Amino acid sequence: MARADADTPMMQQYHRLKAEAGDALLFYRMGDFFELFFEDAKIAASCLDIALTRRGDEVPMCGVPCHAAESYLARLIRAGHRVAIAEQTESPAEARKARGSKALVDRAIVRLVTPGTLTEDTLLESGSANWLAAVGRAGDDCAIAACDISTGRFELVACTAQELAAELARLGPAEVIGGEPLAGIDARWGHEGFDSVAGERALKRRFGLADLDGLGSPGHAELAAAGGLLAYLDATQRDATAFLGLPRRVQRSAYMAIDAATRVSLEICRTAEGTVAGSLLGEIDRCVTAAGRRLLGSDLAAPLTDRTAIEDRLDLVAWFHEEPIRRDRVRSALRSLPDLGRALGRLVAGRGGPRDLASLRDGLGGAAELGRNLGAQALRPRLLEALLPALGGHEALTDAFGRALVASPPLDAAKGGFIAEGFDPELDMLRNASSDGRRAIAELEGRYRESTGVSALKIRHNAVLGYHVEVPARHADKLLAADSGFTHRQTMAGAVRFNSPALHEEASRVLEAGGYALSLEQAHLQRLTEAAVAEAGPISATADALARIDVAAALAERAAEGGWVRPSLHDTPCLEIEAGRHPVVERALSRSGERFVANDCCLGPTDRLWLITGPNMGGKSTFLRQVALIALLAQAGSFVPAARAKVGLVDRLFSRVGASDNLARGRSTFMVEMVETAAILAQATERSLVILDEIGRGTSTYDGLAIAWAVVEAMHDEAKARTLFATHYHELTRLAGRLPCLSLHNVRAREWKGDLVLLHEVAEGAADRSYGIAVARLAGLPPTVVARAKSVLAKLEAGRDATGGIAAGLDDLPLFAAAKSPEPEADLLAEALGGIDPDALTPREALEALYRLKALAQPSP
Ligand SMILES: Nc1ncnc2c1ncn2[C@@H]1O[C@H](COP(=O)(O)OP(=O)(O)OP(=O)(O)O)[C@@H](O)[C@H]1O
Repeated sequence: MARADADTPMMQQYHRLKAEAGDALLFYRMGDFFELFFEDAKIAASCLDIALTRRGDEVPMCGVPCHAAESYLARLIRAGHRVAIAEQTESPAEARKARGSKALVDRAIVRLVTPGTLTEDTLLESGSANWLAAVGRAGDDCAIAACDISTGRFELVACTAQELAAELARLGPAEVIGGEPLAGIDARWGHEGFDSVAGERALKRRFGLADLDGLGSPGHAELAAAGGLLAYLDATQRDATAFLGLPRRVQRSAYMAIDAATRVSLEICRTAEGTVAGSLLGEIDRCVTAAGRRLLGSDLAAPLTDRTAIEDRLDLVAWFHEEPIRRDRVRSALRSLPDLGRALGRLVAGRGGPRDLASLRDGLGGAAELGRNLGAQALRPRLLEALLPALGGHEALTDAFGRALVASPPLDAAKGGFIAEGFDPELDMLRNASSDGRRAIAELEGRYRESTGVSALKIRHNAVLGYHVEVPARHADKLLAADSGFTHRQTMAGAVRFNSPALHEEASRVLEAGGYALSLEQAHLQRLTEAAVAEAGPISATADALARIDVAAALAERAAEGGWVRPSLHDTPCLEIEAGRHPVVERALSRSGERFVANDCCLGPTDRLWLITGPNMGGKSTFLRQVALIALLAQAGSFVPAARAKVGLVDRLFSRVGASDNLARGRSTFMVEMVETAAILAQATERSLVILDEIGRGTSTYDGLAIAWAVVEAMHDEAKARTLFATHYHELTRLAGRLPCLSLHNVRAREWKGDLVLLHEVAEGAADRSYGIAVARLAGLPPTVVARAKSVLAKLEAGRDATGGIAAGLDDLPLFAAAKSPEPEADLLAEALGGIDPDALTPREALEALYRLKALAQPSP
């Protein structure tokens, strides 16, 4: 800090505010700029690519203009920063009046902008929810309280510490906060308010409840999480109120459990690179509204497990599927509707404007009309019937907004002009007075031109002088004459400016009437906003209903486009798919004019583990993933890319890809793969679906084969989940003889005139060989290397045949269950004895050692 500057009142004020902002960057308002100092300035300058200057000699600083602050904020937030906004809370004139001529303007932090607490359209992605998640704990119980204040959604989820990561992965939050650190969870720890008593109090206060029975009596961990969340919202929003609907308690068993690794591996809502394009969501999304897109994302992230609820969704999709005209009409009606939820979020947070009110007017009006049209249709499915009431019921509000607002109001309320003519007679009068005044001023200009003979005379307006007469400098003399009736105000390079009593009078009329009109408009804005906020609950129900209809119609559209079918759902653990396809791979192939080969899958209680072999690039991974995605789509309530699909409801979905597939992304190691495989073995049930792709290949051949072998046995005998296991270890096919519910399958390939032809067909039986070298040749490995590899392979195969191969002896291995003898326990007594050096012991130590040894020798109870 510049020494001279260090103790100036301004710097003292800055440091006080910075201390309050903590690790958030402080935007310090100075006139028309937000300035940043010290480290904040360095971080912001490099992140925003703006000039870093110095205040005095030493203090680094940079600044952004206030009018463009949002776009800079967006970049800082996206880069993972939080920003505290310190505004001037009084004008310089007010400061001078209150505390003397040298008084410093008061400033206060009015908002902490963080990734999880955004409401502005420019800062949010329209098609994704923006969750803030708070992780709470009470003893061994954990919970997440999550909200999206841009639309008012609020959820409480109780879970164990082990389940936290998967639950967070479902939400994909923009920001995670917590009190005490929890291992394995990436969050910003150390926040206040994570305590169940405070949480209960905060919830009651926030929603005006006497007790929490109506919320389903949340547990201590949920209350602690909610307490932390509400405290954080207060701290970040300051005087504004974040939009929160009543919290919904999420029953985790109502959703298919999908852990974080599975989400990454199946690229459900984002690709591994983090983009929506190329993910399942990106591929199937045909929604026409942003709210629909957000809901489809959350549907795919959390497929249901309740058959009735899924069938309800499917009925609605089918209703739109069977009538393309009905579907088109609804979609084009939805397309023109504004984003109700987010407009409401801004209004509740006090950051709304006239355009948000117009969004409610148009959105609610459109919803009511859609409701009337849908209500007139025959044979309405149950889900639609349940949604219809939510579409209407806002007549009073839409009527009031319709009368009050002009057709397309400005974004910013500051200049007025958003209240319609005829809504308020007083406002109309003031506006007339103001426009009469402006007309009078225009007439005055004509008269002055005539009386002075200066045809270039103009009456202008600016912020400093207000209305004034301006003439070119060469004509100024006439107006400067003592009896001209004009008073000199300002001399410019080429012009001179004057005032006159008549102009002053008219200008005051304009200003006064304009000022009154503006404050009247502001009062109307406030009243209308309050009316909207009072209806926040029902309005967001309307927004949700519209989103659900959009999702169903969009899924019907996607199904019609791709010839998808309605899946039939069952409670038995089966999975029968006829001519299944992978929607993303199919799309990628069609772009290059290639055809996707559809494949069948048939898993059931007596044939529940498919071991799939075949050449590299043969389509094993694609097949595995398409089966998982079809189950996921079905339970999310969508039709599926197949000719027929019978899906036994899946409680948990696991997908793991062998280490080396992921190494390129720098994410996975063999160790991670093993930890994850262990997690599957511990959690999979008979109702789960497990996809294992080349597990065990990230280590030496022998170790890898041994691990893969043991994992297949464990899946078959212990977990008993429906499992697809792709592998290059052909030796594993020997398991078919001894594991009754395992069957062998392969992706077919042929060598034709020395070239490898990949057929991408899944057939019964094991692959005859690997074709690794043929694939290498296809990939363009130099012919000399290919030839050398062939001769090495011939030698290896000859050796293998002579010894019985690397799997020699495995046939004699006892079955998995029999092999499960516990590992011999380490001989603790011998170890302890070995650690004793008798010559180095004092008599007392020797006695103590003897007691220790005796205790070790006791058989454990
Ligand atoms: N059913 C299919 N129809 C047409 N092309 C397919 C099919 N399945 C896969 N492919 C094509 O083959 C490529 C490789 O598929 P995939 O990654 O599934 O093979 P793999 O057998 O898992 O290979 P590796 O063993 O090397 O991991 C895909 O990118 C796609 O272009």
